[in-house]
Amino acid sequence: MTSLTPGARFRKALAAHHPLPIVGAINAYSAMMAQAVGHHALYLSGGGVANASHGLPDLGMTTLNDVVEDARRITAAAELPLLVDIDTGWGGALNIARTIREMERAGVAAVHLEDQVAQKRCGHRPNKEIVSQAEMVDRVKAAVDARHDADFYLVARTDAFQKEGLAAAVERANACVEAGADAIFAEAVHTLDDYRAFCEGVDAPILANITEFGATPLFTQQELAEVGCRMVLYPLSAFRAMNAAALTVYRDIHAKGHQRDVVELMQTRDELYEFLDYHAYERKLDALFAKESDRGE
Ligand SMILES: C[C@](O)(C(=O)O)[C@H](CC(=O)O)C(=O)O
Ligand SMILES: [Mg+2]
Repeated sequence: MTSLTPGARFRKALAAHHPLPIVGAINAYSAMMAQAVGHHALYLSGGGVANASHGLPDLGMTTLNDVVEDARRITAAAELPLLVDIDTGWGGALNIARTIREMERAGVAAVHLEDQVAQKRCGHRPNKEIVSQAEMVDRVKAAVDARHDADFYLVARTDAFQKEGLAAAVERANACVEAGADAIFAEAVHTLDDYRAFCEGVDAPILANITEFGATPLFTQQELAEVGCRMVLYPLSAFRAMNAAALTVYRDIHAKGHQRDVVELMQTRDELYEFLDYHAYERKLDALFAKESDRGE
């Protein structure tokens, strides 16, 4: 246990790792597995909340409540600092302020707030629309002003690269930093040189989103560190792998009438119990019952 606030724990992890890998945890149990294998920071994907918890596409259809509920489940199950995708903040300045307060209350360490229009898209899809730089700066100011814990970490995401190019995106990133953002999420850039330009042109840590099947090649942490990136995000990697495994299992059972050929794909009961610390709970239960029966005799 630690007395540091979630935001302070995020900052500590960032200071200790160059770059800091941040892995997506689609639910509480995934967060526990990521923590158990030694990761230092977790992520809750907005696309993931939409897809996994609601069966919806990543098109701005989920709400603050949807995301904060999933965030709370993760912060209750894992100690690691959690970065949460708050999309566009779900409204104007007052809504953004409420979003930040709710995230802090949920034990979240960090959020990223983006400059797409409310009817947003996945950052790696074509035809994204962004708000003006002035409007994005107002969003950032509203978020900065709302935080209670000065260590709560605010990442401003810009989707400007696709439509306006590198120079405009870097300029926008700098405006966000001036408005108080702690770091910049440079979304859907294409090359290591693009990342280098962000890192050299912006006086704040840069986050690289290394999501699969998108516009950004799967650069390694070493490659990204060499050009100056400070955080590397894997938003949906484990989720995509779980989905592929689950689909294979559903198909096999449907086709064959048994699951014998896919048991190898599965995590065993022992492994599950290990991550959950199941036996400690059972021992506690046994001890409680023992005491009760002692009293009864
Ligand atoms: C990071 C992201 O915002 C997310 O919601 O996880 C997505 C990821 C993805 O769709 O692959 C994004 O990059 O827009
Ligand atoms: Mg998202």
